[in-house]
Amino acid sequence: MKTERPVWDIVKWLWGRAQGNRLQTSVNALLGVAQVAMSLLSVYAVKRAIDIASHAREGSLYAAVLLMGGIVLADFALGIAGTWVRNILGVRAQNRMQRQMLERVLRSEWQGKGAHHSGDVLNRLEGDVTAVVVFLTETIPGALATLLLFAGAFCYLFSMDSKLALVTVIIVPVCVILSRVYVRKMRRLNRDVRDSDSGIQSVMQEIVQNMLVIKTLESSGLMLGRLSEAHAGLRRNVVRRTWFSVLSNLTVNLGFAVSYLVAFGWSALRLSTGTLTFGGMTAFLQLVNKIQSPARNLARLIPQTVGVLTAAERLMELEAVPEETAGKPEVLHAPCGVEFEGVTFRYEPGGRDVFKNFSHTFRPGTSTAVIGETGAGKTTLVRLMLALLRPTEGRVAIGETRQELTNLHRCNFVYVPQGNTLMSGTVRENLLLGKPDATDEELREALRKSCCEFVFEMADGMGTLCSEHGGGLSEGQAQRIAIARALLRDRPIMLFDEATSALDPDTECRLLENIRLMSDKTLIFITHRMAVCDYCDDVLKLEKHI
Ligand SMILES: Nc1ncnc2c1ncn2[C@@H]1O[C@H](COP(=O)(O)OP(=O)(O)OP(=O)(O)O)[C@@H](O)[C@H]1O
Repeated sequence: MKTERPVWDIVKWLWGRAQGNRLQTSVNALLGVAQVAMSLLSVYAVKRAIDIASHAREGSLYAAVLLMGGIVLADFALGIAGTWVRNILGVRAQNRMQRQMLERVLRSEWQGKGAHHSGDVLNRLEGDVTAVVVFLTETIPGALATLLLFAGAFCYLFSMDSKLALVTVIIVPVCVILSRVYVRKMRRLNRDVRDSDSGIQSVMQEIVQNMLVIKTLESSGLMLGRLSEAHAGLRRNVVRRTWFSVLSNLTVNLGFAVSYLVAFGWSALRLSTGTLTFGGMTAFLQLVNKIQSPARNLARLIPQTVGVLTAAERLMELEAVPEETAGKPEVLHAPCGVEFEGVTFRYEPGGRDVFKNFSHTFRPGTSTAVIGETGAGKTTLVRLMLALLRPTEGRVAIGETRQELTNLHRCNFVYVPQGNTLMSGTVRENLLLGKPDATDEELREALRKSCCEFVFEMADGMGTLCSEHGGGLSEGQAQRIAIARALLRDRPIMLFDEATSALDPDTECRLLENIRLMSDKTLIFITHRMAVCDYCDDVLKLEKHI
């Protein structure tokens, strides 16, 4: 079971987030205060109009009615302004926070198998961000206005009958004491509901992303079964939370009913002893209502607040992943080598050593084929070079001065990973990811070097649209466009991880020849293909450590 963070830590975090949303929070608070003022003003305006009509005071009845009309219009205007603020400023605040959170996720250190599921991350970036933004920008300012109304009505009643006023709010301290127990239990129930919701999104995302595999394995039923299990989990958690919520609402409502009955009995007693008029009793009961309705609204805030504690806690967990070193990327000039000096690496403490006192120099301007049986550590080697992982012992150095390699040196690498890495959009848009200001001539040159002449034969050329993961292109075509994108990036060290695996031998040879012509680049090919080894200056064979 996850340990809960102290509420105070979460409140501090929320306070930090509130700073970025000050504009919307203040405008909402001002609108709320104006609405409270308008509602009190309307009471005054109605009383004044009745007094004038019944000749209890002097004045123009037309002017009094006009004032009432003005207040109604102002109330409408405030309502419309509130809707605008909620929608326009609200969407801005939400976009800003979502972007900040996503930026933070992108700055996080690579987590490997310990990472949150991508469906869970998306669920947090959508649901939890919305909950936090709505709470900070709408619920809190709304609560301030409610509190104001509550305080105003209480003071009014207190000035008329202090004992009755106190009896009316006797439920408040009881609520505060009970709320501690409530908050603890509700936080746990809320957490379960939100986590099962994330679980559902993770299963659905995996199904949608792997539709082809699921169809071919004929495992739709199995995957839908997993979804049903996740749904059943959510349903169970929602039922438990609803029971608890119904019971606690019942307790609070009972409390309010009892305190209303006490107020009624008290004023009836005073009426019978002649210390209160019939009109006075009516006024008392109206005021009690005026105190109780904002108090009820404030009580309703508690579950919302608990919900936001859960949402904030889940976002804090995303931020708890350590950040990569921030700073200016350290650009080095070609040719540039990489040196492994006595590197030992294991993924988990006490786990198997993937590398044990490993030393090797990838000399500047040379090409190396890295081979080795499956599981020997080829991809791990790439991750160490890209500073996604840090050696457990030893160091990886880069460049002439042999500086210790950090994520700030990542800008010196071009990495072509395994598999299809194209994004939805046109071929041109995909290529421009490698060099956003590339001219059409540069794009064509990169396509030629990576044997992508087929693009020029397509009806729309570089404007050809492909869907997610380069859908609409063959695997080999997508691989070559990914290489063209890497060539455009033009960095001193190029890492190709099985990047030519889907090419026929002729195309592979032509492409390797073209890449080899870039003489100042340090080329590293992770491969299982002997053809690639023949093109390289060095071959590094990795051995598996048992
Ligand atoms: N994120 C991870 N967490 C824990 N262990 C991992 C992780 N990634 C890989 N490993 C382990 O590290 C070892 C080396 O894996 P790696 O992916 O580097 O091998 P590889 O040589 O690239 O294999 P292949 O040729 O099959 O791609 C394997 O035993 C693997 O199980």
